[in-house]
This record gives sequence, C-alpha cells and structure tokens, in this order.
Amino acid sequence: MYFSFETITAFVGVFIVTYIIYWVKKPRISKNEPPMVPYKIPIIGHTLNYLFNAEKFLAECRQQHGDPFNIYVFGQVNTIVGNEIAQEVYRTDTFSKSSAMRDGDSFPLNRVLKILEYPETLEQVAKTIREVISAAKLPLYTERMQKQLMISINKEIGDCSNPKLIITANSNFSSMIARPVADILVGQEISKNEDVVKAFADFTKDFASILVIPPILSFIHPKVHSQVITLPLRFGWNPIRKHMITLKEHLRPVLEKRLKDKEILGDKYEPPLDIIEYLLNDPEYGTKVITDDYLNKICEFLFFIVVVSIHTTSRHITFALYDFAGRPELWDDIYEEQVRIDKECIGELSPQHINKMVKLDSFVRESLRTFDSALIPLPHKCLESYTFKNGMSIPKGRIVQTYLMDIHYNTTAYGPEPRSFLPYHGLENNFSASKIDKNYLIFGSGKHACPGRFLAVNEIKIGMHKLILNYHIKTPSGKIEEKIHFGPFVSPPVSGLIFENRKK
Ligand code: HEM
Repeated sequence: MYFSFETITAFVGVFIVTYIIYWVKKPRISKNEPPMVPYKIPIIGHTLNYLFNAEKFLAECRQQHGDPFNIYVFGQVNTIVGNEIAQEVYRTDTFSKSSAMRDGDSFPLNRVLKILEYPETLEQVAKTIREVISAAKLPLYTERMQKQLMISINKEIGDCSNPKLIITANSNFSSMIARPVADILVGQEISKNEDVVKAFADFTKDFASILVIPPILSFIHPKVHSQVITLPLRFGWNPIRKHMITLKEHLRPVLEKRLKDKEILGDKYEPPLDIIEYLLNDPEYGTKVITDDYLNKICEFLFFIVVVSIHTTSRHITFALYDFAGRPELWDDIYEEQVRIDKECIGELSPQHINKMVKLDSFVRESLRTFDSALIPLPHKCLESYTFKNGMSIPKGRIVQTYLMDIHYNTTAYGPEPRSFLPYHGLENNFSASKIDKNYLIFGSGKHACPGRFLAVNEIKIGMHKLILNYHIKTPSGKIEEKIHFGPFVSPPVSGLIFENRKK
C-alpha cells in the first residue's frame, strides 16, 4: 500500500493534535476526590454512556461507587450528587447555578440576553418573582389566570364533539401557559395581543434552535463549543430578534402611558398588578423616561422570566396530561373531585377552591416526581474548592450535576417500588405539589429553590381542572405513552392526546 507524503503528514498531524488534547484534557483527580468511574476510551470517557444509556449507566455508577462519584463527559469531569449529598450542594453558597449557566456550554442564553452577563440579574429576577408572585400574593391573580387559561383552551382545543387528536410535540401547550404568564408579566393591556403571546410561547423553542449541535467541541473546551454554536448570531442571524421587536413595540406605549398617568394622577394613580409596574417602581429598574436602552434592558429581563417560567410549566402540564390520559383507573376519582369543586364555585374558581383540589394536587406532585429525567438539567458550578461533610473534596470550577432519579426513586421515601406512579402519595403524607422536601427536588432546595413553583403548580392545576371538566382525555394507544429521552434528560411523549367533549 502506498501513502503519499501529504497523507502521512496529515496522519501525524491528527495524531499529535489528538495526543495534545488527550494530555491537556486527561482528568487529574486528587486523592480526596469522589471516586472516578473507570472508563476505557481516552478523551471520550463516559460520553457515549451518558448520551445513549444514561439511566442504566448512572444507576450502575451509583451502586458501585456510592454518592458522590465523578464521570468524564464531553472532555470535562462532572461530579454527580445523589440522595445523600445533593442537599449540601443546594444549601451551600459555594455552588452556583448562575455561574454554571454563564460559563457553561450547554445553554448560552447570555449570548442573546446580554443582561445575563451580570451575575446579579438572576438574583434580581428571583427577588421580583418572590415579591410579585409569592404564595401569599398568588390569590390576587386567580381570576385572571383562569380567564386566560380558558381563552387558550377554547382556542387551542375548542369544540371536540368528535374526538380530536391534539399534537403536542411541537409546543407542549406553551401558548396555553404563555397567556396567563403574559398577563402577570406585562399586564392586561398587552397580554391580549396574540403576537405577544406567540413571542412568549415560542421564545425558548426558537432560542433552543441554536442548541441542535451536540457539544462535540467541548472535548477541546466548553467555550469553543459555545463560541461555535453562537457564531451565526455574530453574523446577524438571531432566532429571537423578532420576539424582542414584538415585545418592544407593544411595551413602549404602555410604559409611556403609565409614566404619564402617574405624573398626572399623583396619589390617585392606581398601579396595575403586574411585573412591569413593579419594575417601574424598582430602584434598579425604575425610570422616568422610556429610552431604547431602557426598553432593551426591560425586555431582556422579561424574556429571561419567560424562559424560566413558560417552557418549564408547559412541559410539566403536558407530562401531567399524558400521565392522566394513560391511566384510566384514575379518571373517575379525579373527575369527581373537579365536578364537586366546579359545582361549589359555579365555574369561577377562588383560591380556596384551588386548595380543595387535593387529589389533583397529589396527582400533579406524582407526575412531577416521576417525570423520569435522570439528572436535573440545571447544573451547579463549584466556586471554590469544597470538602463535603463525608470528607471528599472537589476543586474550584467543577461542574456538579444532581442525580434526580436517585432522589425521586429512593425506597426509604417512596417504598419498595418507587418507580411506580403513586397518585395519592402526596395526599396521604401531607406533601403538596409545591412543597419542597429532601426527597422531592423538582423545584430545587434551599434559598435558591424555585420561587415560581406556586405559580407553576397553580397554572397546572387550574389548566387540568378545566380540561378534565370539559373533555375526556385519552392517549392514542389507550396506554401510557413513551417519553422521549435525550441523554439523561427527557421530554413529554409526542404521540398526541385525544380530546372529546364530555356530555353535560
Ligand atoms: C414546573 C415548572 C417549574 C420547574 C420544574 C422549575 C424548576 C426549577 C429548579 C429546579 C430551579 C433551581 C432551584 C435550585 O437551584 O434550588 C428553579 C429556579 C428558578 N425558577 Fe423555576 N421551575 C418552574 C417554574 C418556574 C416559574 C413559573 C418561574 C417564574 C414565574 C420560575 C422561576 C425560577 C427562578 C427565577 C429561579 C432561580 C431562583 C434562584 O436562583 O434564586 N420557575 N426552577
């Protein structure tokens, strides 16, 4: 066989580059670290198992190496924390989600929302949610949420005198959730606008279109991957620009009118209850004039709330509807509760009536517990070297991932068959769907636990209450449909759901 000089040179070049990557990226684990799960292929490490066999792979690692353990994926060592260690990560300031998000390669939202380059933004968003939509203030929005959800249900599902297959794959009911969120974020004037609702519903999906390339280049460095996937943005392609333009166009006149009304009416001004009003009065985000810069800043802030609130909630209402549709044995019991409450409130739910949906709440909690993601999709970054209470240490900069299945499927909390769907486990044990607990980490834990969980659970409950009252909901197969797995993460099934009007 003959090889030209150029071919040999190319081979040698590739060999040298691979060797350099191998040498630079070779994980250097100090003695006191969590055990490194052994792997066979240099550079690739556990990446293939992580992508194609995550659930089984992580379960074996946990069984053989305990909690925590280290794996080597996409050229980086990740520490995986399970049931025993996770609480320490969530309750210690040394671990930061926002740093992982800013510096990581997996979700470079900061490239389109520049406001996220500032470390304090996440804190300000969390504070805003806590103050405007706290559990105590949520009742103020019940009527509006209900109205908006009904508009969505009528538009998106409508009359199903004949059974109708609603395909969920593309949107996971994001418009249904976008409408009440828009109402709370930008107020009743703007949330009526269909373009704004669409911008809110589609923002996360459109942003995610830059994430279709798997993080292959992270084998060199996470920054190389994020630079490459965001390259089109630098050449002018921006999948979310149109949404930004829509929101700015509708927001400007409303903000200007509110400032003017405030000036004219003084003490007689009646502040609307929404997030833009809160921001106008905030020392950091308030203004006297609506400039382009101000509008940009506010729109980015609002779109960040859109990302954390709509996609998450709409995915979980979709999971819950599939969970319901695939379990005929639960239909009557849960339906009867909704009918009883509907009769009591004559179709107009009050916060007290929502509190009475105890079976539905317990069902939703169980759907959130068993949604089957092996890991929580929000990693933490270790800000300085840290020693766990068990004496193991990890270095500064280490990415820490939470092994959700180890927590949600632990036998101590959920009995000998923790993977089975236990619809009334929450009800029997007095755990509501939004209650945080060490065995239920869907909303995180500690001082950074999800501040939007009360809103999310309320939206899911009101939405499901109205849907169950109005429709029979089935899966096309008549059974539980398969969820879609992407590595250790999961999305709702894509078979669609069949809706049929209930006879009144
Ligand atoms: C079912 C829907 C939702 C799920 C599963 C969810 C899940 C989570 C999780 C796991 C965290 C990280 C918590 C931690 O690190 O301890 C989080 C944080 C956060 N969530 Fe949610 N969330 C949902 C809905 C919402 C909604 C509706 C909003 C806003 C209205 C929201 C706003 C936030 C914010 C601002 C944070 C950051 C909190 C902080 O760092 O202090 N989330 N969420």
